Order: sequence, then structure tokens, then C-alpha cells
Amino acid sequence: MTSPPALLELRDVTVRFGGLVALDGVSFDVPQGRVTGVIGPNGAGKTTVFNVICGFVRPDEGRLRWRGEPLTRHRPHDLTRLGIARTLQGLGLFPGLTVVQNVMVGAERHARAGFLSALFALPRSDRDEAALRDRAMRLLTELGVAEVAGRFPGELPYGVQKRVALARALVAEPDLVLLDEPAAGLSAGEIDELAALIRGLRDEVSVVLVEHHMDLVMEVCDDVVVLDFGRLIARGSPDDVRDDPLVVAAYLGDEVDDSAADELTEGGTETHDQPSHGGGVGSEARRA
Ligand SMILES: Nc1ncnc2c1ncn2[C@@H]1O[C@H](COP(=O)(O)OP(=O)(O)OP(=O)(O)O)[C@@H](O)[C@H]1O
Repeated sequence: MTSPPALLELRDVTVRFGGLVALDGVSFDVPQGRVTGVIGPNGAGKTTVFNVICGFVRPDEGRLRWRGEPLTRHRPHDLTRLGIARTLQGLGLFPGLTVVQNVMVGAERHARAGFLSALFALPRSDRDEAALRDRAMRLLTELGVAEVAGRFPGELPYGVQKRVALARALVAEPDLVLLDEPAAGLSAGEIDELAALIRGLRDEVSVVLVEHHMDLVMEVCDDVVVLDFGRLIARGSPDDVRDDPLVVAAYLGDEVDDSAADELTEGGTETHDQPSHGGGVGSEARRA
């Protein structure tokens, strides 16, 4: 059985910031209908991968392909047209718009009338606006936040705002949604809810999850790509990478750095034999 073609391909992507190599020949595929996690310790290059895919950062070397076609010189404002949506760490919700209006703003790809027409419901856009509002409300319902549709983002808990931001990313019915550290700032309970939401997305949309929170990645991802110092050190299923010695070592290094600082301040002498983000020994993960 041949596997379906990748939705997005990164090949030999290198990004330099001055003398610093943020990504060093990184290659991986984002398959259709799956959740692909991009993980790695601090400074590994996760955000740079996200920014390269979004068109915020242009690779110095290497290339991207989207649905088999070269993706060159694309800009963030091209993403919606391509069928790619993203949520950012900063939520980017408009404080002066209600929740449902915020979600509707994400729908440029489908609305025939523009943002202002949709927003102010000019007569010629009545039908579009009604359809768009319906779709926005359906998504808010699916994400469990329909009851706050008429509220303003600033009045809502952070976890609820995150759901609104996700609804806004999904309203244009993208083929791929990029989530940048969606667990940041959420409580343990909210992260569990987020995991269920992301798993539920898989049927409708492919997902790239750039995330620090290892438990979330291990729970929801079908495929995981692990970066360290800008290099791809492992990829495979969560089980494959979890126990990969290189991954364990990368995260253990992170832990040792953090704990060394703690020990200095606390005067402790304990050694740490487990990585902070979960790990063990024995691996099937493929090497870069
Ligand atoms: N605009 C920039 N200018 C200079 N250096 C940068 C820039 N953006 C990122 N870097 C550097 O590139 C490396 C990779 O950074 P990146 O933010 O992609 O890592 P990350 O894995 O997302 O880290 P974190 O988990 O800490 O957010 C780091 O050493 C970082 O300091």
C-alpha cells in the first residue's frame, strides 16, 4: 500500500540568524489527516520551523512544497488562500469585536464579501454574512464555547480565548492548521480538554503542533519530529521518539541545565536520571 502524498514537505531547510544556525538541513513531511508534533528543548528551532512554514522567515537553503507544488516566497497573508491556518502564542483576538465576530474575521477564504461587509452586514452581503455567522456559531459550539459568542475576548478566561482563536483558525476550513504552543498558559485540566479537541480535529484537518508540553504531544500526535540545536535528531511515532536515546539525552541536557541552576541556588546535590519531559530507553525512531 502506498502512503498518501505529503501535504507539506520541508527539504534540507537551513535558517541562519547572523552566525547562529537556527535550522540545519531539516527535512520532514506533514502527511494528510494526521497530527504532526514538532518538539525539542529550548532554542531547538521549533518556532523557526513554524515561522518558515508561515512565511515569516525565509530559509537560507532548502525548500518547501505544498500539495506537491513548490512553496516559494509565500507570505503570511497568502496562507488562508493556500488553505493553511495558524494560531499564534499571542492570541491575536480583536478586543473590540465580539467572539463570533472574531471568528468570522478568520473566514476570508470563503466569504465572498470582505471583512467590513461581513462585519457591518451591508445589504448585498446579507446571505454571505448569515452563512458565515452560522459556520462560526457551529464551530464555537463544537469547541464548547457557543455561550460566549456575544461577549468580548477580554472578559473571558484565557483557556476560553484559546478556543475562540482555534475556532477562528478553523472557520476558513483550512487543509492544515498550525498550532504554536497551544498549551502555553493553560491549566492541567484545560490541557486535557485541548488534547481532546486536537484529536477531534484530525478527521477534518491536518495539524502541525509546535509544542513544549511533552505530555500533550505524546497524547495527541501521530508523528513526532524532534529538533535539537536546529537539527532533526529523531522522528517517528510518539512511542518511537519517547524512548530514543538521542531525544532523552537532549531533554536530559535541558533538565540538567535547569536543575543545575536550582541546585546552585538551593545548594542541593541530587542528580537527575529522568528527563523533565518524559523519557526512557530503547528506540525505533529514525535518525535524521
Ligand atoms: N530573529 C532571530 N534572531 C536571532 N536569533 C534568533 C531569532 N529567532 C530565533 N533565534 C535563535 O534561533 C534559535 C532557535 O530559536 P527558536 O525560537 O526557533 O527555538 P525554539 O525551539 O522555538 O525555542 P523555545 O522553546 O525556547 O521557544 C535560538 O538559538 C534562538 O535564540
